[in-house]
Amino acid sequence: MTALSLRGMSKRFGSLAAVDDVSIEIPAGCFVCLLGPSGCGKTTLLRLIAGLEEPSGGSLHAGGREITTLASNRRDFGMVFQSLALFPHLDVADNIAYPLAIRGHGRRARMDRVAALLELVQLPGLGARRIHQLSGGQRQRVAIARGLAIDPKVFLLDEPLSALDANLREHMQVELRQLQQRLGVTTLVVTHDQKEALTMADLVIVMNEGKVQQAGAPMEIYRDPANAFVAGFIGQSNLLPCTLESDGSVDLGGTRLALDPQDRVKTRPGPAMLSIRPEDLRPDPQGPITARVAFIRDLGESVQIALDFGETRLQAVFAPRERPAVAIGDALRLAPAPGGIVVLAPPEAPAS
Ligand SMILES: Nc1ncnc2c1ncn2[C@@H]1O[C@H](COP(=O)(O)OP(=O)(O)OP(=O)(O)O)[C@@H](O)[C@H]1O
Repeated sequence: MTALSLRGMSKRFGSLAAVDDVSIEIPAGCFVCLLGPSGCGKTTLLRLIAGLEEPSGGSLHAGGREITTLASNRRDFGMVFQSLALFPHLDVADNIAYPLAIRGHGRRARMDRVAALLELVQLPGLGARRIHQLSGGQRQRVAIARGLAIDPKVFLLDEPLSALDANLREHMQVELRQLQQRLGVTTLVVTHDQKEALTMADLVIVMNEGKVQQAGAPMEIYRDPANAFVAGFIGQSNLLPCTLESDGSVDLGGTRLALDPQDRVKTRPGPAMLSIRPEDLRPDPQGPITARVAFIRDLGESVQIALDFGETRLQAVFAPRERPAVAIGDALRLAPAPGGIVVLAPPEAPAS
């Protein structure tokens, strides 16, 4: 079942298309991450869904009903803002109960719901605290509880974890994901952190310059990027200009690579971009790629080796067991793992 359906949605600010003709279907119960660099239109898209921005074009449907012009407070969507927007003059319980109070729920019903929500976000007994008496992670939980207070059909969160330090952030990613799975609520989270998106989401929507570049399951996006932007933005990737020959091989500035049947070719013969992940470069004495070791980073659980290959810097990563016996300045021969190569159309030249 589709929870949300966006059809050709756009939002212009003057001459800027912040969201440009976005069409997506979001299945019910799905955890979606809107991912992209700063300014790509993630927040604007979330605000369009929330009804906090008026679209310049397109339509929005929820549960089969058109809601393009429905007022924000009548959409039954929960929202957590980047700033959290908690009220310092109210205690935790009244913060969480606020959406219920403005909808006219009685005090008894509000307090019962608050007690259940405090249990849900693992803050039992903290209802009487003021916001300034809470840690960063606890504030985050209060904001999440408030967003869930009305039992929303759709839960929208804008960079909810961005203010937290790395450890707490990872902990809260897992907690938020588990909470969402338990409730089964359709959830959209804006993030610019690709690791966060890959960890939490069922569906990742990668945006750039107001447009959806690719929408898919995290591993599909990682393994099978639709274009050079997605390959470069998601995870680490070696992106090398190349020529796709009509016989199906690839010329890398004089180095010829035969492709494996599992490799993916997404463009026509001619100038192209080859993408290969660092973990898909294997040491191989017969390998077609010869590169010079420029830097070695021993991280314990893995070894990262940067190599100079013509004008390009390649990144390779090996398990300690597979570490090639090389030192800086040595030549190392490498072969791509079967299925590790994606040949993509070259990035478009920027419009002048
Ligand atoms: N109210 C507004 N008036 C004019 N321009 C705006 C407005 N809101 C957003 N923009 C512009 O629209 C573009 C998209 O902004 P948006 O906040 O959606 O990006 P974002 O991907 O969420 O970025 P970030 O990760 O930095 O929050 C940006 O160029 C921004 O400057």
